[in-house]
Amino acid sequence: MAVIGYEDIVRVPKALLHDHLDGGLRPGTVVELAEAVGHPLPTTDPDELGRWFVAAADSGSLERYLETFAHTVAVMQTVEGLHRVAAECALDLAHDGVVYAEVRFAPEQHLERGLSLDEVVEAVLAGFAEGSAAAAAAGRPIRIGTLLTAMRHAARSQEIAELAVRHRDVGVVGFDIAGAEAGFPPTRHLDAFEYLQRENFHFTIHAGEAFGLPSIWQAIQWCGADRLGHGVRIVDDITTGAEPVLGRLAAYVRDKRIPLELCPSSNVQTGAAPSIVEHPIGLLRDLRFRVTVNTDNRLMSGTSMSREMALLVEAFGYGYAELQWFTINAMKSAFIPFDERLAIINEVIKPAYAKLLS
Ligand SMILES: O=c1[nH]cnc2c1ncn2[C@H]1C[C@H](O)[C@@H](CO)O1
Ligand SMILES: [Zn+2]
Repeated sequence: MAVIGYEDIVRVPKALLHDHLDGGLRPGTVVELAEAVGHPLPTTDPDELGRWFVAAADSGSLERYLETFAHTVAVMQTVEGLHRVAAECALDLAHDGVVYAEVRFAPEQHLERGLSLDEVVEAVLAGFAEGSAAAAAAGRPIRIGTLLTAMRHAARSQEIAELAVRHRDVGVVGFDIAGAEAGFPPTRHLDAFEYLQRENFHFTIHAGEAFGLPSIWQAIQWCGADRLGHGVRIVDDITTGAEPVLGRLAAYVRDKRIPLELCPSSNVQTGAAPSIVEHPIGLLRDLRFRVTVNTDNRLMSGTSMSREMALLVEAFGYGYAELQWFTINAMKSAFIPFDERLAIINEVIKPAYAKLLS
């Protein structure tokens, strides 16, 4: 079969579960919003700024990678800023051929200019609605679900979990914790996770990125996470040799079909993986874990959903069959209701791939 080109990948429907709103701004938007609110940037040239984000995030450490968010969060403190960033996010994903996306952000980081938590969420939801409507009008329909993130070093997770549940019928489909992982185990937020379980709500946890198996174990066995944000370090529980041997935790994750939200480029930048070619996604796919492909932070990685897939096509020789498998895995693992997931799989994803695979 002919090698799949970048434009071919843009055309196929894709599903994205792990994308940060404050990690996906257009560089030009950062420049304009920063000027409007008087926030100083390393440079005001959009192309240079785009390169600055990628270079600064290319640090080999999650903590240093996260420092770059100071500039995006600073320009997302007003209703106008939040609305614009969310609308552009929907448009950019749709034009990249993403048909379903879950986009997350941490409302508690957007209160510096006096907005309330509810006002922050409402501004973002309105932005997604506007961007999605514009994308549909341009012939690029996209469905966006919002995840609310609590910062793991802070102490507002219960409040954010309640905020998420309060907006469950108007677009918020899940909850997450993010931020520096080492020293901030998921069990710090056990109350919030137990509350969400009592509410029959969905959540994922950033775990197994900058810290290893104990973090993944806590996320699943103590906190009850539906999915793992990254989870890439599950490979620490797999002994490779002629026949790979799974430890108890890795076997549990695979047996229970717990989705892994893998983010290849982000992992290389933070040092969680040495390179794309050596990224554990190759092994995890071969072992049939429920692997999904994600962007994490498009601005900090200078990437897109199509680019992440193109990198995997190049590194591992994947074809349309593998791309469809990743996409259906993601759609099966989404936090929207089952019938809606099924409709996207059967009416959008499978017909598009059927044409290419026939
Ligand atoms: O990959 C990540 N790991 C941990 N935290 C992250 C990652 N990407 C973004 N974040 C943080 C920084 C953002 O400000 C926050 C909410 O989106 O989540
Ligand atoms: Zn993330």
